[in-house]
Amino acid sequence: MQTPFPPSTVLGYPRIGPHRELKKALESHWDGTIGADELAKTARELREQTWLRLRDLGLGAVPSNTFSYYDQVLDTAVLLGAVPARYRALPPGDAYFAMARGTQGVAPLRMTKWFDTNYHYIVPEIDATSPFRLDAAKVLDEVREARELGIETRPVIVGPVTFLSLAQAAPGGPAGFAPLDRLGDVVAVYAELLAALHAEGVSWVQLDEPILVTDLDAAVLAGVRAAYTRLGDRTARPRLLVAAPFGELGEALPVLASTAIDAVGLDLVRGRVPADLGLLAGKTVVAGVVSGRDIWRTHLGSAAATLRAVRAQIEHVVVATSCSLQHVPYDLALEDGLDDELRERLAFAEQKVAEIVSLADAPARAPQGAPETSAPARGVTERSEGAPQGAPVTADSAGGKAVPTARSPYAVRAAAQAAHLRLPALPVTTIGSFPQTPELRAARTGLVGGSLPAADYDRRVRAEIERAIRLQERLGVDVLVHGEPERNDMVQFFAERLDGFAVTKHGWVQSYGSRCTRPPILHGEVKRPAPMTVELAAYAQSLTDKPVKGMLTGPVTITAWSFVRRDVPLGDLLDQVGAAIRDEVADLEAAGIGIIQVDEPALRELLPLRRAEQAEYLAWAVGAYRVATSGAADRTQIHTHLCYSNAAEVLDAIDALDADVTTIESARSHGTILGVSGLPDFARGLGPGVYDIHSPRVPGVEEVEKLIAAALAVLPADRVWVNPDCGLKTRTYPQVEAALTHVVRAAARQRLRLAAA
Ligand code: MET
Ligand SMILES: [Zn+2]
Repeated sequence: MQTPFPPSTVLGYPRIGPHRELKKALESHWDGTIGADELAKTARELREQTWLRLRDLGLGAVPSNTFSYYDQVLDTAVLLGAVPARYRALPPGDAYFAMARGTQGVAPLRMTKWFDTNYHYIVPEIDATSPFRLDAAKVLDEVREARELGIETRPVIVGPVTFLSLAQAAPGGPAGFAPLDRLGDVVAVYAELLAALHAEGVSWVQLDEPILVTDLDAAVLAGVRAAYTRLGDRTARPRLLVAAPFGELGEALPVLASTAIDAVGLDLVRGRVPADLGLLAGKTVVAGVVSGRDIWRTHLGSAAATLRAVRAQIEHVVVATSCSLQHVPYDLALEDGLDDELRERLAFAEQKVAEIVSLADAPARAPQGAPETSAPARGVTERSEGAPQGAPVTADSAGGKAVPTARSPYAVRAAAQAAHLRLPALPVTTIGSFPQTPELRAARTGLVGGSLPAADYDRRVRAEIERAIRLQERLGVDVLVHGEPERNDMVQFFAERLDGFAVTKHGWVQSYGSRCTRPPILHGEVKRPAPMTVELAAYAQSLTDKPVKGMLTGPVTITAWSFVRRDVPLGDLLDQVGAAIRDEVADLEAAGIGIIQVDEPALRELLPLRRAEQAEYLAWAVGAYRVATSGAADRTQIHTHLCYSNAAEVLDAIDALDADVTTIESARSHGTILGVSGLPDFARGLGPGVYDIHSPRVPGVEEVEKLIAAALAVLPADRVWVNPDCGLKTRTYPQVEAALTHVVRAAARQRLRLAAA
């Protein structure tokens, strides 16, 4: 069967629902309010809506299996029968959610971020021997559902190399085993899947292989060749599209070209038109010229030029998104609060589909003699018509003048801070947020909806701050926090107060499972019109004699968790945000705040996928952090906080931030960070977390003591801080009170031991 690929497609689509219908149904199902049937009904409606909408917008090829109850990597594990034994005793639906979220009796699988996005996937666990077994029910059901609507679809599935590359070896397996060792076994199941899809009359299938845009060694490339040779050589199969979003294929392009697959999906927003594109002659190229990663309107002229450059070498070219649209919100039309000038520059998922359709129609009516331009350079200019033009902003123009980014040597600062702060050994602190109670959320909803006057809301927030301060005093915490009750979100809070950002009302993007965020839009020059956190920080400090940390989000994290303009280099954006935070640091200091924490949990997330590009990014990131913090006086203690593990990969950069104290996730990952070589050389204060705040579990005193002792075993005692892994906002007050009681007691015992030694 030689069905040509239709002229336009998207690689994937959001699935949480334009009004987060899936989120609401999932959470109602989990808390027992609705049964599995009702959840399935909502899910089916969402799928049908998506297919019909894509067809009505005129899209040529409609994808299926882009829906997920939780995560597409988890779905792939189920498809392959890669369900670890400890979940298999549960009924299938329960096993799925148990792997995703855990149950009372069994912990969930790990979760981590999908390439350089803010989407989290569930990490499959693969052992050396368990058989894989095809379970194609979900994929086939979606094909049939769409067919009932008269729509033939292209199932989208995570490819075998990416699936195994992202998996982790099951604990307790043979030394040296890596999931990729099982590529042959897994490919056999994909071959069966192709046969099943063929039998179902499916004409195209899409395998997503973003791992191909990362640096791969020769052995992995050989695996890619073997896998796709084997799948490509099958006769009874649908035609095969291998999609490689998020970067350039590089050395993987000739490998794919050498196989019998039918189509390759290229990310031509992140990457250039490959110099060796001609190797793909004879195959279809699915040209990703519309970004699936941002909310900017596509510059149709540049996209058309890129398409012409591809068409010059390839006969069959399909207009497509660079990656799945799951990373952007549904529909700009839902936003009524954006100013018109900004709105003109934006495109959400629906608008991007329309762009693709119009680009695919364009060749027929392309103006004769349109200039042939080569694809634009990368990095600085990801093509976006919406992005504003203007002179690039440098650190200099952002701050008005060049800012010094070095403080006095650490020893000088440490002495000044010790004299000023007079903290005990092993100081106990928390990461910033205290529980966001239902009452607090209700009050915020009331404020936004207009039913709660601002003055009442402010009173509510101040009462909450006082509650947190009194609790910390009573428990004996050494460095207090105000608890962040006024913050809906650690990035949106600042975006709402900085010029150059816009926030949306419905711009939800799935972060993981039922969790969504509304990334702010950084569209203009970033300026801080007024202090953002000073009033409440000063209020909190006025309630106590103990030091209260000022709490800020750092420039890298604010930028990483926003949709950012593409017309200026990332380094300049980071510096602009850094300059705004620098002003806030100065105002906090002036208000008498002696310790200021600037959080950077996203430091690793933006790390480029190719090693060659990582050093430049890290220099930008560290530079911006130092713009933000280096104006502080010697005696002001600067803290930073990182979580989401993988910190070891950027340990040198964390060191280069030059913060006086770094708190870091450790309890959740069983202290792995303490074993990282290089950690003992970390020359300043360090607080490896001793309380896993992602679990409702309250750790015992001895357990916490052991974790402190483990830190003391590798770090000098005068550098060790005692703190949870992350903020406490998802916990309840009873849990927090019990856990912090144990943390304080454990620190006290370890102090006695130190004093006696
Ligand atoms: C994801 S890091 C969170 C840091 C923030 N200060 C909090 O405590 O919630
Ligand atoms: Zn954190």
